[in-house]
Amino acid sequence: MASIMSTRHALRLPSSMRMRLFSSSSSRGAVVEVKRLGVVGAGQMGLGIALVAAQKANVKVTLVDSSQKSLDKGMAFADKLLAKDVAKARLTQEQADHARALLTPTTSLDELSSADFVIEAVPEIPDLKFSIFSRLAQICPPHAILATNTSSISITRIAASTTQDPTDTSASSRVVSTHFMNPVPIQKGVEIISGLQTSAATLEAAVAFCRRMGKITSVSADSPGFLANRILMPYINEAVICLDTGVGDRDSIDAIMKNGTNVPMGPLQLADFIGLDTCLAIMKVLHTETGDSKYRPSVLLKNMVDAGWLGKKSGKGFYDY
Ligand SMILES: NC(=O)c1ccc[n+]([C@@H]2O[C@H](COP(=O)([O-])OP(=O)(O)OC[C@H]3O[C@@H](n4cnc5c(N)ncnc54)[C@H](O)[C@@H]3O)[C@@H](O)[C@H]2O)c1
Repeated sequence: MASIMSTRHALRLPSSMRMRLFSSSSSRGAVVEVKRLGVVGAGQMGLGIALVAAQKANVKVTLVDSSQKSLDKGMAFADKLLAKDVAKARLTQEQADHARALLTPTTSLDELSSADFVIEAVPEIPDLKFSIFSRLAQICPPHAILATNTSSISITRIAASTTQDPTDTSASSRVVSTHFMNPVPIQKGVEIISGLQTSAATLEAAVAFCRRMGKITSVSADSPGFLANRILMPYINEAVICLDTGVGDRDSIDAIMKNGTNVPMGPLQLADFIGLDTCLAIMKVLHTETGDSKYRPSVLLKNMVDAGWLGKKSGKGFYDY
């Protein structure tokens, strides 16, 4: 289990040194052996995380969602992805059946009482995440690592929500971020972020488990947007401002960035794919937390979210689906 000593040790170091220390792969303390994974939220990220964990890390996965409809949709999507892998000879039917059998969907968070590692992937709403982590701290075993897939919310704040007593770090030292990239079965990168309370052993366990899932880990600091979204979201937001102010039309914006920077899709298509509500939520966090006007969300982005045009998941965004 995470030790308070290791948390304090990490805290005394300047952040640049902490990053270097945490980037090393030396072993410090026992790393939690993950036999049972819990995933909270069966949307596009949670489902992908659950499926890759079953396939690559060969762990039992309890997939929790408050909506039975989302669970049914997620499991149907998992079946579709596995069938596609079998059709393309990336998996045998036996391997696909084995991975599918490792997934157990449920609407009850209490089913995570024997999870060794939990990854939360519910919508980017701070109070929702805080209430889930408060419950996870009560429900999960005292050794369980409690990870969030948040795109932008402070890991320190999420960790703080696990306790009423900030001096008791028994749960908060086990909170960390495993920020998977979308789509999880395809993108190799995962950003690992520690909060102020996160122990070195927790960080190490998170890195080890993500590697077991076949991912390549990067470590970043608990700063608004971390690394990936600090760089990506202002780029997407600027593309929406360019559209809104007539600097270019949708197809010109996407074509020049796609063909000029050798990325698989332009920023507007990528925004649709991520979800415009998620993009807006991240821009709001960057803007509020830094107080820097360069992060102001585009008016058009706000209007599209107000209209319910959230991108691919709602059937309409910058493109129609
Ligand atoms: N979409 C992306 O490209 C992307 C990339 C990286 C990180 N993220 C982050 O991952 C998280 C999830 O994003 P997503 O795109 O998968 O969202 P999503 O809307 O596709 O899925 C969220 C799921 O959470 C479920 N949910 C809501 N409240 C719940 C509760 N109380 N308990 C259990 N389940 C609940 C919903 O029913 C839904 O199925 C967010 O924090 C987001 O910022 C998203």
